[in-house]
Amino acid sequence: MWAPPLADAPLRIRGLTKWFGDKQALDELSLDVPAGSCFGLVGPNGSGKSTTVRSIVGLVRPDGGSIEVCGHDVGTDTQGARAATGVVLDPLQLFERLTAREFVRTMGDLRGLDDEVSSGRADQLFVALQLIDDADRPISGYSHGMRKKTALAAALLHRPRLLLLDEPFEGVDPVSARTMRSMLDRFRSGGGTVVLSSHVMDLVERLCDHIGVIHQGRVVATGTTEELRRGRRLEDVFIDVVGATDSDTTSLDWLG
Ligand SMILES: Nc1ncnc2c1ncn2[C@@H]1O[C@H](COP(=O)(O)OP(=O)(O)OP(=O)(O)O)[C@@H](O)[C@H]1O
Repeated sequence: MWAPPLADAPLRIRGLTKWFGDKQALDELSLDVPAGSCFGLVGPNGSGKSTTVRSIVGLVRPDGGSIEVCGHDVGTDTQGARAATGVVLDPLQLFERLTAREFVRTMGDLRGLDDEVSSGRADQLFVALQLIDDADRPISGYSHGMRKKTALAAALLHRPRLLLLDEPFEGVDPVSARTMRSMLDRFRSGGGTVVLSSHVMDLVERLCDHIGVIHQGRVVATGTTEELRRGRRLEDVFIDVVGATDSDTTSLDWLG
């Protein structure tokens, strides 16, 4: 689907194509994410969401197309694009033997942050995320939600302009989820943009002001949440857009 260029899009994707062997994961995918938005990326299993996110952060090398992050081409100005981006992947990629404090500071080092700035911000993030009491224990002993919070702290430390979150609230308790939402609001009020991929339609509907629906490696619908919903539930819009029908489960009568 052709997407008109936006004047100030912190994320601009054009004609992104990716094959894994004979499986096409992305099929000329184009997308513009408006500045300051919370953009929900939704789509059925295997539709290409993770491949898109991984292409944006340089973990997947696309076969064609282009990605610009805050004006930096991911293919030719990888460092510039990386500096502007923070990411929480699913599954998470953490160093299990490090403590959260060591991990987040290591990420700060890799981002070229001054030690003092890095440790001051890390402490503030740990306090806000209610992780401070466990920040000196190895990550290998953390619960899933604690790992998510550690990954979020590492993603925010260098104050990126674009934050990519794959299933950010999965496994996170309601109190921490509320804190995370208020952190995202604060991040956006400072000019940051969030792209959030999730299967939880109620959450996307509540948090995101813009949505892109990916199906079979293409963006099949995009717009503001209100434009797409037009008074309906996002879940119903999603099912319509991807043309899903309920699977026949009658052959599973042995389950009953
Ligand atoms: N490393 C890989 N090797 C082979 N095929 C892959 C690889 N990564 C993704 N794919 C395939 O590419 C397609 C898109 O996968 P992707 O993980 O991007 O989907 P997704 O929308 O994130 O799915 P989900 O919602 O289930 O996480 C799928 O058919 C998947 O099997």
